[in-house]
Amino acid sequence: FRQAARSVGEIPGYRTLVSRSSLLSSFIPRTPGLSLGRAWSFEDKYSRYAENGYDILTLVSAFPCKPEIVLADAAAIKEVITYRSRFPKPVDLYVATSFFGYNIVASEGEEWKRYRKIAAPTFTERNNKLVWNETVAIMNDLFDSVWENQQVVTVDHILDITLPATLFIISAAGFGQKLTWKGGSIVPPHHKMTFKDALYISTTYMLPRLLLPNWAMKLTEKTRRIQLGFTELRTFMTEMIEDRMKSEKVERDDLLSSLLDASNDGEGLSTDELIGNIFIFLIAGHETTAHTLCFTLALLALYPAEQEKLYEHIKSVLPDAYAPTYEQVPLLTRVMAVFNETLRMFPAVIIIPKRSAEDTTFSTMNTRGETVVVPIPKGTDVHINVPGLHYNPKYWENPYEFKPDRFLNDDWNRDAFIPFSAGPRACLGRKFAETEAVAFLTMLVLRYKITVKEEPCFANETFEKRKERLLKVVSILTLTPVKMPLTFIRR
Ligand code: HEM
Repeated sequence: FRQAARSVGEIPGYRTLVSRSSLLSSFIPRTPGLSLGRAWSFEDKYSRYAENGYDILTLVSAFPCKPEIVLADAAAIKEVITYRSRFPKPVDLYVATSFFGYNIVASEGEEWKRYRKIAAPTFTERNNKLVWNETVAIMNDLFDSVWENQQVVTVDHILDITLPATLFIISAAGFGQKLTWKGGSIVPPHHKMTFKDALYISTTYMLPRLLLPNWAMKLTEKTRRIQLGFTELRTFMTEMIEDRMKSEKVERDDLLSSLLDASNDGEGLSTDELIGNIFIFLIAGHETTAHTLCFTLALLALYPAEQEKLYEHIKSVLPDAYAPTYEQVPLLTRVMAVFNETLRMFPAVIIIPKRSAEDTTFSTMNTRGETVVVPIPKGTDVHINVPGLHYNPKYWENPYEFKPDRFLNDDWNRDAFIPFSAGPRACLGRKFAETEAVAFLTMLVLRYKITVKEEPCFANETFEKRKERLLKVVSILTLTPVKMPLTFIRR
């Protein structure tokens, strides 16, 4: 253990019995000296760095005994993110995501290059426009058929709206399958469930499906239905691919069609690889966006003055407010600023793991202004601590304050904002997510005033307590809101 700490220069940080990367740590709540728990980097944000006086800290654990590095230093992070071959992705941590087939997220080296070359061009301007149009349609369908244009609508957990909404969006813009809030209940011939249910089950129960062995999936009614959902989704995807391959070529802008086209030109992807990659778009793009939208709405409810500024801004830039178009996105600067500020404060992915492929060093400055050199032995896991960076006061003034205005000027530090990672392995769906978020928020804020649900049991709650309650998180696959009860009042 001491040797492990010495190998990374005795730089201070976290010391625990159980490593954060071991499966065991997922089940042990945060206990000093024993385990960090799952959301430690979000819980601590920059505080440990401030206490220790370094922007690079170490994690040393006894089981397994290995040192790790956690970075909140923008220059060191830029180096790690830019030089992919020096700091590759530890793909062993992602094997579970290959459940549906080999894919871009779980690969490295030549295999990743091949996937990226085929997948990157599928995120086109035309696809973004489709994302916009589908989001507008899905929001109108929500207002008309679910909320029935009522004056007051209360939702006990706003995730119950954002999760289906983002699922419908990825279904339409990803697979070309349009879903509506109330429709989609007919099971097609030769299937045992609807596409909507298969999609819902596969995205909701991803974690138990990955953790439980096949025999355990057969034990209860519920796990059998989960397994069926995954099998059905695979069958639906295979059918979609076969249909498109057989039928006459039609101009389509969804990701699956572009992936098929790109795959047909040159070095193609096998059906398994096609399914693996389209499934990973679904997983990577659905929950991350849904959770970020929850945090955005909760912050707007907690900060009514910011919400009013946003409402006035949207009204002022959209002459025909009720039918915003994709071409108007560049005008909606404050909507984007609110979304960015939410991503800074509540990044969906809190740790981006990398591994050093060589013996190297990082230089950083401690609080006394001295340069400190941190040795990094080959094979050490080097993690990018996203909340650590996003709350680092060297880059963000009053980082704990919700201030969307900081993203309206052009002077914010791009290297200190990495919710979508950056460099060669940056998120492929960034524009997709930004487009859907701007459309979702614009539509909602224009029609409804967002407030926190008033409940008698919380009548005497202080603002700080209310904020703490509403913004409570757990870390599952991504940073997840626990319960956000909101009331929407028609404007
Ligand atoms: C707010 C929403 C989103 C956030 C915060 C986000 C964040 C990220 C981050 C941090 C990574 C790097 C992960 C790593 O290196 O381990 C990533 C990768 C990726 N994301 Fe996103 N993402 C979002 C939405 C989307 C959407 C909508 C899609 C697709 C429709 C998508 C597709 C991908 C893909 C394919 C990669 C892998 C890129 C590669 O390894 O080359 N993401 N995302």
